Amino acid sequence: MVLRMEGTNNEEEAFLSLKRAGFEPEYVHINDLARKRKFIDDYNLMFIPGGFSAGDYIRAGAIFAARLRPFLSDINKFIDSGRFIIGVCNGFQVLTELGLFFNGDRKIALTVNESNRFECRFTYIRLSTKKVLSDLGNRPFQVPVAHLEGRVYCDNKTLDELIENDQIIFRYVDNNGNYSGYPWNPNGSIMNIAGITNDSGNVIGMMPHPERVYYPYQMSGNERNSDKGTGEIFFRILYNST
Ligand SMILES: NC(=O)CC[C@H](N)C(=O)O
Repeated sequence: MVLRMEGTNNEEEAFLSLKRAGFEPEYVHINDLARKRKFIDDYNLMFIPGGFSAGDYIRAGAIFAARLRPFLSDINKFIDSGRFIIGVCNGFQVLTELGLFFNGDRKIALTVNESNRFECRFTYIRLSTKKVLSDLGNRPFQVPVAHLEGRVYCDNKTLDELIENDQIIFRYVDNNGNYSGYPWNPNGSIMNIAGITNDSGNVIGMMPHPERVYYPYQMSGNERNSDKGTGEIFFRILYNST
């Protein structure tokens, strides 16, 4: 399912990417859940797309998360059964607000970019975990970001925990694959973190948007001549993991 509410704006790219990779996606509006027209348990994967849900009021993702909180036990059941929840950008913010990376504990924050600007451009990321999506290998992938509140922030104890449990899924790199500062790290995230998982690896949150680069012609520079877009590679590997 691709979960929507007022202000999500990346659902169509997400829907089409999932479909092209082999999934049979369906849109589910938060009101479908609230009015018991659709049920979380009926789906195999939950994708929370990017956007400006509830206009980013309070904090990006905070209101979407509050609307999801009544379904927390269904969501936890979903996670415990090993099914994937993917949150991209605003979706990552929602998962963070719900504390789903730490069994309900909100140990990290996604705060305003260090540049104090909305960063909307291409970045490069590299897989950092061995837990999940290992077929991506070690190379840098070009993928766009578009956010104001994408800077992963946490205390040292939490950072140690993330490292120890191998929960850092993606880190920003430069185009040669080296960890570098701004502008390669677009938001000033601690340790160049672009995405994290829960301990089991089936809750994935990431700021960059693979669904916006399914095809090479959606990429930038030489990458337009690639065989496949970052999105196709990402979503096919995700499909094979389910
Ligand atoms: N592309 C997005 O999902 C943007 C997320 C959020 N609205 C932000 O600016 O931080």
